[in-house]
Amino acid sequence: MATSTSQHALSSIKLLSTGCLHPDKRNCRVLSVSVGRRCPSARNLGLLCASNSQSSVIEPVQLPRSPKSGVTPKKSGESALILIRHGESLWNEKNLFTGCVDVPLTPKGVDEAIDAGKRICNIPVDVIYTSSLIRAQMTAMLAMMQHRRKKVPIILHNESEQAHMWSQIYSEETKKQSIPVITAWQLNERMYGELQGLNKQETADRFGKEQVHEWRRSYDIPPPNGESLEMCAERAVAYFKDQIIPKLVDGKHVMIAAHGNSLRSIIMHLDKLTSQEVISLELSTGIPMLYIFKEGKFIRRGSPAGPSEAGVYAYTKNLAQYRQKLDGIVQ
Ligand SMILES: O=C(O)[C@H](O)COP(=O)(O)O
Repeated sequence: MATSTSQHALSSIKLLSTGCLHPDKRNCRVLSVSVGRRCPSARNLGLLCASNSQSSVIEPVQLPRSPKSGVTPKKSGESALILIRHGESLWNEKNLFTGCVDVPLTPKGVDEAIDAGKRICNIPVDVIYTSSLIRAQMTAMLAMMQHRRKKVPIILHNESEQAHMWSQIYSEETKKQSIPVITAWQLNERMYGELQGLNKQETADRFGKEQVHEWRRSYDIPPPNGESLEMCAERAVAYFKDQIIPKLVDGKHVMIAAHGNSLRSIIMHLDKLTSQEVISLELSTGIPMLYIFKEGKFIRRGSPAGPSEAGVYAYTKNLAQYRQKLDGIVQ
């Protein structure tokens, strides 16, 4: 029995709206698409100020060719890709450059991760990728605690043969109730070099606001002995293409819990942003973003508003049906 929300969702599928533009940001694409509803304030959801087309559908990605037959694998139906920047960390709170220093979340960051989980609790997740840093891993685990499917996220340990052997699960049924969590240093925050540990405001006072903004947001200018966004993209986007896209092609639904800049590099790739456009891309802590991967294309669907809203579920029949199934399973 379809619930009212998913009925709304299903009925709204035909009313697909394209990206709504925030009235006072004419040339900006909003990281959100509303379904015949008041467009959520763009300010809350992050903006891409881009002069190019407003379509939320981007060019198909190059599907990986299978090395053996050389044939491009069959395109799957449709997969969900959720990106979440970690919740506020202790050094975000202190306004310190963090980079690859491994600091935990603040209590507020824990709440943000839980809220993010509530916003994606009806969206399918088959596999989770996160970085090797605890703030991203905490965010992934806390978010999945809110998921209505109640599968158990389990970090896979492959750092050694023994770690792999000793963390085996010997029950197919238990495995079915688990979600693999893969940690990858390639998804770590950009390495901020000699800025790590420095206060951002004091650094701006010392080197000038423009210089610090250039280090923080430009594409190819690295901080002293650190990584530029371009260098971060070389590992993060390569990992996304090599390891994550094949999962999406196989129809797996993926969540990536990572960092401001490693995710900026991935979104730059997904949205084909120029090195100029990416300067204005800002990601808030703990705000989930949804893409739909379909027929080799990534379609940006913005930020799920929450379990009570049809929102993104209205954008694909599969998401609406998954939600109906959950409504049937979970009272
Ligand atoms: O590494 C850090 O300091 C933050 O996580 C991101 O910093 P930024 O917003 O200055 O890139």
